[in-house]
Amino acid sequence: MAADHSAIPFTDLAGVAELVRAFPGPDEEAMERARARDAELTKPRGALGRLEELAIWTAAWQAAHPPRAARPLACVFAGNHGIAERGVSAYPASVTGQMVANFVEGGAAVNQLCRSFGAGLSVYEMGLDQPTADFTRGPALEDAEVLRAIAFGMRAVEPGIDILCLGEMGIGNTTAGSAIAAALFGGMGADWAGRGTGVDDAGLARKIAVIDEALGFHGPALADPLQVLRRLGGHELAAIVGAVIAARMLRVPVLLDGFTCTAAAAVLWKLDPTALDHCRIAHLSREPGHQRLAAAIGQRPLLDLDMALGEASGAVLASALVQAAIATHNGMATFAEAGVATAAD
Ligand SMILES: O=C(O)c1ccc[n+]([C@@H]2O[C@H](COP(=O)([O-])O)[C@@H](O)[C@H]2O)c1
Ligand SMILES: Cc1cc2nc[nH]c2cc1C
Repeated sequence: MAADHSAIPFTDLAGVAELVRAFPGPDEEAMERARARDAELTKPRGALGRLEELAIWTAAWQAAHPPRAARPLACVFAGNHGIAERGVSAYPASVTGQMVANFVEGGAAVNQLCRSFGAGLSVYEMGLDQPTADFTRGPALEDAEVLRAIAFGMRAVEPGIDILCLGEMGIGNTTAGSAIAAALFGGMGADWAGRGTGVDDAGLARKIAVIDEALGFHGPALADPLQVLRRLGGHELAAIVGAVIAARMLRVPVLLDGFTCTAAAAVLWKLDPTALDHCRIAHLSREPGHQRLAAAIGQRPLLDLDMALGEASGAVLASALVQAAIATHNGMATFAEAGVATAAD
């Protein structure tokens, strides 16, 4: 586990909201220097497409030029969900702990991707024997639990890393993610639920019913985004929120993994629509609600590979794109250096 390097600057959920509203913006000077260099590099204007934007974005949120990508870190938070008992997943809740063991042994997809792209991997098991409460009958988490999980996620962000890749593991958490998305952006279970780990039609119908039940039960309390996180979320989803917060404060750009991870982070967007400007959605999940969720927070995912795995796999893949963006930005010759003629205009 990462050292406790920082005091946690809140004591209640109102304090979390205050922290988010006081987030630092992008570093204008680093962003300008990156834009200026990008315009000088030996390529037709804009020819590196979204890689150019990624390099400029990285500089802006690292508050540094040249931007760096040598030290990506993936953090995977794992938690269990009471609603898993309602038949909303294709797998039993015991798989959460079994997959954590697989991450630790190095046998999961994310381990191979981290090895391929030189990313570190930290896996955090968040009280797997204490699942959240069934959110159709009460809040998933108590106040103290959600605060503890947010603080836990904040501490996971090691200062000095260049890119943070966030992911989760938690059987049942696409139902939680769909419920969060519906509470934040409107609609019902049928608008947001997908097959997750592969439920059949009956399982999908159960997911939709569970989400609709929860929306009815919690009602107007869901007007507060942090109550959405507490009432419908989970330990690992609150930790993701904490990690996004700490990354902003430590000036570390973030790659959000798929649907569930984006749903957790969207809580912050709902508090302040600039709160996720230091984050990019790494890939468009096969989960059908992800497209709608990405559009709701004004983002276009970097990759679209029909993946639906979670565990930060898409985020680590996208970290390779950031590395490519920064290698070209930092390493290419300018027109002047290479003696290449510039455009005629
Ligand atoms: O985030 C996604 O896009 C995503 C889509 C489908 C499945 N998952 C992963 O599968 C688990 C949740 O699926 P489920 O069916 O149990 O709700 C959890 O461990 C997630 O990491 C994740
Ligand atoms: C096997 C398995 C691996 C996962 N990795 C992330 N979520 C997962 C869910 C399942 C079921």
